[in-house]
Amino acid sequence: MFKVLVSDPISDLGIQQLVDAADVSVDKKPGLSEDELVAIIGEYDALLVRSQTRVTARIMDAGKQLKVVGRAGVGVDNIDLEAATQRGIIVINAPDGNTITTCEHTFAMMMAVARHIPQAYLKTVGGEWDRKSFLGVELRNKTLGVMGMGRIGSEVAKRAKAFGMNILGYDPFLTEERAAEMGIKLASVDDIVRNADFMTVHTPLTPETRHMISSKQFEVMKKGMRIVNCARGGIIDEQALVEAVDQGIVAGAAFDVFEVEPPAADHPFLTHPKIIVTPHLGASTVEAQENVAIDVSEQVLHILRDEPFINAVNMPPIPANVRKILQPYFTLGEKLGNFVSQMTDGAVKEIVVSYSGDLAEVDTQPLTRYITRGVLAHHLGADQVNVVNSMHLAKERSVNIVVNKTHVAKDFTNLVTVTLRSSKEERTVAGTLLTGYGPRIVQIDSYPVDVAPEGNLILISHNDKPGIIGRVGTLLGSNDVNIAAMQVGRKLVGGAAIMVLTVDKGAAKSVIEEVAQLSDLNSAKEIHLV
Ligand SMILES: NC(=O)C1=CN([C@@H]2O[C@H](COP(=O)(O)OP(=O)(O)OC[C@H]3O[C@@H](n4cnc5c(N)ncnc54)[C@H](O)[C@@H]3O)[C@@H](O)[C@H]2O)C=CC1
Ligand SMILES: O=C(O)CCC(=O)C(=O)O
Repeated sequence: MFKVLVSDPISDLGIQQLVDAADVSVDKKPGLSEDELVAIIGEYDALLVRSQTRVTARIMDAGKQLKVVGRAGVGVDNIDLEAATQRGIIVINAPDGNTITTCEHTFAMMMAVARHIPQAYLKTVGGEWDRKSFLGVELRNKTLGVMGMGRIGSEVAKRAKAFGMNILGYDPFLTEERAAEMGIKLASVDDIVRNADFMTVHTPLTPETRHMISSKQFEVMKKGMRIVNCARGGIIDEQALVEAVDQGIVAGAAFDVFEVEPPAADHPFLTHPKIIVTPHLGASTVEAQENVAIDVSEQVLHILRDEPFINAVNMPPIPANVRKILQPYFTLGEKLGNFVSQMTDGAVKEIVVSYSGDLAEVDTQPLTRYITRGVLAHHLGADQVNVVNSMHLAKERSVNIVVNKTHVAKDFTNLVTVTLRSSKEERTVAGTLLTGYGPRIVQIDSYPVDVAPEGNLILISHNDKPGIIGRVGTLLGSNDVNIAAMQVGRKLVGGAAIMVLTVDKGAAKSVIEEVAQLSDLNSAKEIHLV
């Protein structure tokens, strides 16, 4: 039974599929402190959060069973991604579910700041009928600058056109062509700052976007600009903004987000007559909360059940067409990595992976992650390495990963070859998927073989001499080790050869040592593949 902890208020309807799952039990405990979470997280396989819970390295350290942190929303700045990746914890988000809702909130804020709605409301309910103080401006024919033309920024631009606005868009990934298709103008930050009447930011908060609008930009800003931030506190320098409003550079600002949330009681935004605020409500609609909770619950279920998943933040996404080609090779790749790792003596220095055949056509990085996982799991423990942290752990240990590709796979449609270079030796294993047989190891070092990569195997290197197979069989039999299958590979009659035995149960270490002592045997190793 998988245990899921929901530590923020998340839509009940959205997490219903987790509650209904027979193999999952869900505990809802919103509002726990870091200490309280540390005390209980050890028993959970998954943690579901919105934006209140700060998922720290300390919490993840205590989460010995934690496989996944699901964020019901877009921004994952409340989760220590580096710590999650190091610990192999998958972090997923729900990037699409609240796009429209946040875009609509941006418009609510833009119109509220253009027409002084909150200020006028306060006076009216306070008994004052003030029709002179709140002269607003139209959106029509105004220039809107959109910083960050991703999901939300693009939707904002689309709707702004319906208001008759001219749109300047800036995004490192926005091309002239795409901008033209969207009916907007590609601009720089400087263009927007100098020319826009309204500006709205829709980027993540990164070292690059932190204070991307600060004193330097306010100095050259078009006078009378109105600014909206429904993305992340800190993209616009709060202190510099207050000064710009006071100097009359900025006519008004609408902020849904703060550098520190909740803001301190004496935060200047809270009392400024020209700055309106909401308490991070961008995603707070019934629809968005259901959408993000449904999306994230579905992915958490997939991860817990070891099924394919999407939206992992600390792992590059695999496009569906690539996944379709690669997925059948994931198990093979991991087993090849694990097999060669068990074969090889010495400290691993380099993993060389060669993809031949059709596999060479696609981005094979996800498969390389599985192979690396297989290699490292032998040394670091299967529970310590997964496809999220395998490359990271290899890098941390200065293990070089080299990938080669060739379209020719000789006798196979596809061939995956993994070579390990260690401080002592270089060993190779290659495998493929055989129709009707599944994953097969077809080469060990330079010997052709045909071995199913599963269970208990004994890998023997010997001289090709009569009687050797019998001697090995007799010795194993007398120690109650039953041979289920056997493969012999040699290049020259009477030359060096290898033998791969599949045995029903693992042999004692002493038995393997005895086998290795037989005459004409060079080495014997037990390999265990799960
Ligand atoms: N207020 C709220 O409740 C909500 C806030 N958000 C926040 O809104 C922001 C945008 O969300 P989405 O549109 O879904 O994300 P997205 O990932 O689709 O778009 C972000 C865009 O910002 C661009 N970008 C990155 N660095 C940039 C830079 N230096 N200059 C200009 N553009 C840059 C990226 O290329 C990307 O296109 C995020 O910070 C997210 O956390 C999202 C939902 C709700
Ligand atoms: O969960 C929330 O309400 C915050 C939404 C948000 O900021 C996001 O999805 O990035």
